[in-house]
Amino acid sequence: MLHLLGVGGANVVFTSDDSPDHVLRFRRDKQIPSSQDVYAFMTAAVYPRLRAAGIDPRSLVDPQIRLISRELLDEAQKLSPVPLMDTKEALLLENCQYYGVSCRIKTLGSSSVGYTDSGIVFISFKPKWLAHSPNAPLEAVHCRTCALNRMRGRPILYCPLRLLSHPREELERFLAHYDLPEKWVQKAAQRFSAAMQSAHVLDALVQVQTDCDPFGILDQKTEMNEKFQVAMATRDCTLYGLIKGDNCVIKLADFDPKDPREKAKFWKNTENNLITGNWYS
Ligand SMILES: O=P(O)(O)O[C@@H]1[C@@H](OP(=O)(O)O)[C@H](OP(=O)(O)O)[C@H](O)[C@H](OP(=O)(O)O)[C@H]1OP(=O)(O)O
Ligand SMILES: Nc1ncnc2c1ncn2[C@@H]1O[C@H](COP(=O)(O)OP(=O)(O)OP(=O)(O)O)[C@@H](O)[C@H]1O
Repeated sequence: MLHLLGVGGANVVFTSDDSPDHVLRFRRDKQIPSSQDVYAFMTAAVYPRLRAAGIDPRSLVDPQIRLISRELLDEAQKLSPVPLMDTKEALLLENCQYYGVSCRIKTLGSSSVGYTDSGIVFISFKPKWLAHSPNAPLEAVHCRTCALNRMRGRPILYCPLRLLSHPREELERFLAHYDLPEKWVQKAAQRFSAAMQSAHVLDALVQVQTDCDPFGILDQKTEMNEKFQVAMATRDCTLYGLIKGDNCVIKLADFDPKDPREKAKFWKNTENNLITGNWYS
């Protein structure tokens, strides 16, 4: 039996009684690329670059293509609030979330933090742009993510650049926005930052982001090729952490390719608006 876990802009995600350690991720209707394309992009374009940049491969969520029957698709469709792609394939991923019976979860924007009475802490957030935008003014004070949040009038829960330079302090600042008991904030920030650092998660992400997009969306030299798609995917992936006692398991997930033909105009407009509106200053 399936249970609805989450609905995103491009995917609908379920857990199944048969395999609680995994999630099944279906594409929403009218989504191109397919699950098979997403799988190929993750495993052939993104993962090799992150591994070459030194990431611990155990921190990358393990994807598999799962053939699905018409009955399973119908079951998923009945539970889904939005239409699903008519397909014979879905992505099977490790389940990175913890939903214990007494788990309290608070979501702010695209970040969530949960905890149980026994002190298990679950964190999910997007590391976003870990280096300055190559098109930002030289004297930029704010990073791309903070500048965008300022422009949109959204709260700044964490700064990706500070996450890279001062991970424990920035995670403490981030966790303070949630209803986590005070005594667990420091412990969770310490465990999570240690796990991120020992697996070289942020170092590898920032290296791939800068190697794959050295000039920025506004530069004539920038080509809308696979490398650029990898840069944009690694700027929008999700980092999950599950802290139990001294142990912290971290997983990076959600490396969907974005279609530059569809998104280039939006990315260019965003960058121009950030610059002309002085949001970097
Ligand atoms: O533009 P950004 O940086 O806000 O990122 C978008 C995300 O917003 P957020 O992480 O909440 O700030 C946005 O996330 P939400 O839908 O807001 O959860 C999407 O991930 C979007 O990608 P796509 O259009 O679905 O391929 C993301 O668009 P891309 O810019 O990564 O293409
Ligand atoms: N591997 C996973 N383990 C646990 N939960 C997951 C996993 N993948 C996705 N989810 C849950 O499902 C939700 C939607 O999935 P996902 O982020 O993959 O969709 P999306 O369409 O890529 O979203 P976005 O709008 O950010 O692009 C997530 O917010 C998360 O709650």
